Formats: sequence, structure tokens, C-alpha cells
Amino acid sequence: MSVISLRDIEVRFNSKHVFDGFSLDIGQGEKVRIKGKSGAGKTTLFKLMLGFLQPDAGEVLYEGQKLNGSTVWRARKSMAYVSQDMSIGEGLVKDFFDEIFSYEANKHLQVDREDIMKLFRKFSLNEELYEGRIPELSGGEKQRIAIVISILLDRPVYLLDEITSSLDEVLKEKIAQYFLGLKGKTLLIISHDRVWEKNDVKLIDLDNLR
Ligand SMILES: Nc1ncnc2c1ncn2[C@@H]1O[C@H](COP(=O)(O)OP(=O)(O)OP(=O)(O)O)[C@@H](O)[C@H]1O
Repeated sequence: MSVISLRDIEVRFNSKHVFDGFSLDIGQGEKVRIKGKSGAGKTTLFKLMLGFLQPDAGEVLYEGQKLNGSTVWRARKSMAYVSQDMSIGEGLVKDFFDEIFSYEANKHLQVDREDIMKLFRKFSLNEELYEGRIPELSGGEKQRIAIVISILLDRPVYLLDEITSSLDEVLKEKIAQYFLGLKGKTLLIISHDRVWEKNDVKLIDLDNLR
């Protein structure tokens, strides 16, 4: 069964048709890169999958269930969404981690400081940053912290929206390798970075729809 299905989706903004009869099936464990020029509808696709945007026609299904008021929470709890410009708050980094892992949806996760530090080291984040303040982090450090949190959330589905665009080549490669190596996870990747172009990554090109 597909994890996420879009059936005959139509999305209009004023007179602009972003999707007109678009369908897509994402299987469990599939790794899919979504490509398309600016304005093609890449982020709109993620918003539909998360139930943040209702299509004007057609339906979005998560594990075969149509997204609606009573099913959307289960779907969202199964997905980790990471974007280019995530707001990760204004306070201390460690307080932000505490806050995320105290949410009801995440309480079952047993995340200790060493789990966090392992990922800090893996993605070349200085361990001292954990005690620091979020406004003092660079853009690339904030980005990597959002990535570390998404990994610790250990969700079955990852929606990654340009997560490597502000990082250097070495980090881009490390992060792509890490995610693409996750067995059994379903990945949807919006990225212009070549590091995600691998043989087992399926490509959906939104520019070829019209
Ligand atoms: N809330 C909105 N109101 C009006 N138009 C919108 C809205 N959201 C998106 N659009 C329009 O829909 C189109 C698709 O937007 P979307 O953000 O999905 O594009 P994208 O492919 O992610 O682009 P980019 O690569 O520039 O981020 C764009 O033309 C955008 O202006």
C-alpha cells in the first residue's frame, strides 16, 4: 500500500492553476526527489501532504485514509518536515530540544544527551553550541540543528525542503548520505543539490506536467 497518495489534485491560487489533475503514489521506503522550477508547486505538494492546504479538487491519502480533521494528526505525527528556513526559537538550544521532546507526540522517545551529541559530532556541530543561544547560531548551524532534531524524531516519513542549500559541499554530502542510507524510511526531497541525485532516488519533475 502507498504511504502517501495524491489523486487528481487541483490547486488554484486566484487564476493560477498550480496543479490540475495531478496524481502521485509514494510507496513505503521510497526515496523520491521532487524537482521543478521556482513556482512549480514543490512546497505546495508538501503542504498538501501535511494537511496544511486543502486541494480545490481531488484527495490526499495517508496510508489509504483520506486526510480530514480526524486523520490529519496521525499523518502529521508520522512525518518529519524540515525546511530551509525553520524557526527554531530564540532561547537556549538545549531548552529547544527539551521542549520538542516533551511534546505529547514525542514523549515516547528516549533521547538522552549522548544521542544528541553523537549527531552534533556527525554533522560537525561544536558540542558547546548545545549550551548556547539560538540567535547566536549561524544559518548553517541552525539548519543542522533542525536536521538533528528531525533525525531524533525517528518518524517513518521525511519531507525535506531544500535542507542542504545553505551548507558547504562536505556537509551536503554527509547529510544526503545519512538520509539516503536510512533503511525503511520514506523520503521526499526537494533540492537542487546534486548530492541527492543517486540511482535509487526516483525523480518527479513538476516541469514535465504541463
Ligand atoms: N498562499 C498562496 N497564495 C497565493 N499564491 C500562492 C500561495 N502559495 C503558493 N502560491 C503560488 O503557487 C505557486 C507554487 O508555489 P510553491 O511555493 O509551491 O513553489 P515552489 O515550487 O516551492 O517554488 P520555489 O522553488 O520558488 O520555492 C507559486 O506561483 C506561488 O506564488
